[in-house]
Order: sequence, then structure tokens, then C-alpha cells
Amino acid sequence: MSGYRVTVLGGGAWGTALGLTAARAGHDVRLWARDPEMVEALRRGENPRYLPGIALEPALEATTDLAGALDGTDCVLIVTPAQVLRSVLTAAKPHLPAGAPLVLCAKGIERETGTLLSQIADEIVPNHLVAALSGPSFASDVSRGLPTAVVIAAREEELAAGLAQRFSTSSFRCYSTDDLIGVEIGGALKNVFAIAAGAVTGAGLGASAQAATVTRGFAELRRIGEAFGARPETLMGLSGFGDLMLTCSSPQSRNFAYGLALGRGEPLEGRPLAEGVATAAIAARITRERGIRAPIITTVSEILAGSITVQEAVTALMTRPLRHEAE
Ligand SMILES: NC(=O)C1=CN([C@@H]2O[C@H](COP(=O)(O)OP(=O)(O)OC[C@H]3O[C@@H](n4cnc5c(N)ncnc54)[C@H](OP(=O)(O)O)[C@@H]3O)[C@@H](O)[C@H]2O)C=CC1
Ligand SMILES: O=C(CO)COP(=O)(O)O
Repeated sequence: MSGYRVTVLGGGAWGTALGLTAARAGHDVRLWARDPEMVEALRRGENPRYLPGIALEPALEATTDLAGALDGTDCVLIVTPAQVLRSVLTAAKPHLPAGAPLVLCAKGIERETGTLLSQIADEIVPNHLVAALSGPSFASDVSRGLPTAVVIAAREEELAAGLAQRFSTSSFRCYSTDDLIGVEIGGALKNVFAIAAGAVTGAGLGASAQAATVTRGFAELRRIGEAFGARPETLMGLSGFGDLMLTCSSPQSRNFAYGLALGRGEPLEGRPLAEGVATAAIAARITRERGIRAPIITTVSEILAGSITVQEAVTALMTRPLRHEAE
């Protein structure tokens, strides 16, 4: 299973962690990043911008040459933020070897179009097989080799299972599924719920309110998932429930930390990437247009748009007329 040629696109926290994991699994890894300084740092075995203080072992073969990084590759992990997938994939397209599957590792929905990331890949490179890697996994944990479990999804069960086998190590366990949409929706929306949980916590509303937010967020995720044809068991797995547990409770999550700052009324400029910020408004629009009840996503998008404060949002959520519903 080793000796696979793997290209990682993106030299951020997650691209670095996944590149390391693939190298530890015995694969021949090339990582492409756009910034020459980052490439130099990665070759030295560090990523001071995104994984400060973590020694990268082994050091990664990194390059700014996109064509060179993709030349002869067997598999491409795309680990740039969701909102730039379209441009990164368009740039990569002329250099992609036929038959190399694409593994989408970002978590989000395209802000302008509401398109899922696998659908963007289908549009731009319709002849390539597409998979998604998701689940509860902080880059800093993974790069340190701490135990982590993720799920790899593809419409073709064999592809997902094969990739899961190739990328698993003794500390990085990959499960597989053919429910691509379920895995993508879970990964994209948990970021919005993590902002909500952080905001509730940051506003000092207590651990009970935080647990209520996460649980009702999960109910919302399942409603949305059902409307998109996701399987309920997928959303109860690593990419849904699992990632909600992680990101809705730990300040290590950039989305939860963003929510904490919102709740505390702290400045938001210059914060690290929080994918839920870009996903919230489009997710709110999609649910509204499709008639799916999504009060938490809608509220987060209103807070981010500045049309309602966290305090007003909480009051509105708690006092809105209750629809008697089974949990
Ligand atoms: N960090 C984590 O623990 C995890 C992250 N993810 C997901 O992975 C995705 C990436 O996150 P992460 O790596 O943490 O993000 P980071 O902010 O750490 O890094 C983003 C990387 O993408 C690069 N980048 C940004 N825009 C472009 C562009 N237009 N063209 C080329 N490169 C670009 C940045 O380059 P530059 O430095 O030059 O700007 C940087 O290398 C997100 O969707 C996130 O949700 C998933 C699981 C875990
Ligand atoms: O997706 C993640 C963990 O599974 C990382 O979460 P954040 O992007 O919120 O840091």
C-alpha cells in the first residue's frame, strides 16, 4: 500500500498535517504552496505560520511549481479553503494526470453559488473521480501523530475503501463510505454550529445553553441532510456528530474561537480562517429557499451580517413560539 505518489495542494495547517500523514504512511508526497517562504519553511521541517512550534517529521518535499507538483501523481489531496477550490482546481486542471482521483479536504459550501465542493469538482474536471475527507481532526493533533479518526467518502465504494486503506496509519484511522453528500454536508455545516456554540459560550450563557445549541444544531443538521439525500447514519458518524463534538467544544477550533470572540464582543479582524463565516449566509439562503427549518444557521448568518446582536439572537431563539416537535 505504500509507494503511492501523492500531491497535496495547500500549505496551511491541514495540508501540512495531511502531507505528513501521507508521508508517514509511506507515500511519496509533494506539497504545493503558493508562497515561496512557506515552501522554504516546510522543507526545513516547520510551518511557523499555521503550525507554530510543531516539528514536522519527516520534512516535506514542497514546491511553488504547480505543474511539477502534479506531474505523474497518483492522487491529489486538495487542502486549500473551500472558497478558493474553484480557482485552485482551474489552475491545476491542465496538469492533472488522467485517472488521478481528487480528495477534497476543505469543509464548506461555495458562498456565491451554494455549490458543494464535489459538485464544483464535477463541473471543472468531470473525468476525475472525486472523494472527500472529513471528520473530527485538528491539524495540530494530526501533525503530532496523536490518534485521530476520519472518514473518506466517494460515490464509488471501492475508491473510498481503497483511499482509506492507503492513508490509514497506526494513529490516523480512516473509515470509508459511499455517502459523499452526507460527509460533505456534515463537514460544511458543523463549522456554522461551532460559531453558534462559541457565541453562546462567549456571551456567558453557560454550559447548559452550549449543550442545547449543539444538540439542536445536530437536529438541524439531520433535517438539512435528509433534504439533500444524506443518510442519517452518516450524520451520526465522524463527519457529523463526531466533528460537532470536537468543534463545538474546543477553543482550538477556529470556528468555535470565532464564535467566542463574537459572544464576548471582541474584535474579529485578522482572525484565522473560520470556514463557517463563509458558509453561514449561503446555508441560511439554501434552507430558506428549500423550506427547511434552520433557526441556528439563520441566526448565525444574521449575527455575522450585523443585523442582530448575539444577545438579541439568544433572546429571540429562546422566546420564539415553540413548535412542539419530537426531539
Ligand atoms: N486546520 C484544521 O485542523 C483542519 C482544517 N480543515 C479544513 O481544511 C481547509 C484548509 O484549512 P487549513 O489548512 O486549516 O487553513 P489555513 O488557514 O491553515 O491554510 C490555508 C492555506 O491555503 C492557502 N491558500 C489560501 N488561498 C489560496 C489560493 N487562492 N490559492 C492557493 N493557496 C491558497 C494558504 O496560503 P497562504 O498562506 O499563502 O495564504 C494556506 O496555505 C479548510 O476548509 C478547513 O475547514 C479540515 C480539518 C482540519
Ligand atoms: O475541522 C476541524 C476539525 O475537525 C477544524 O476546525 P476549525 O476549522 O474550526 O479549526
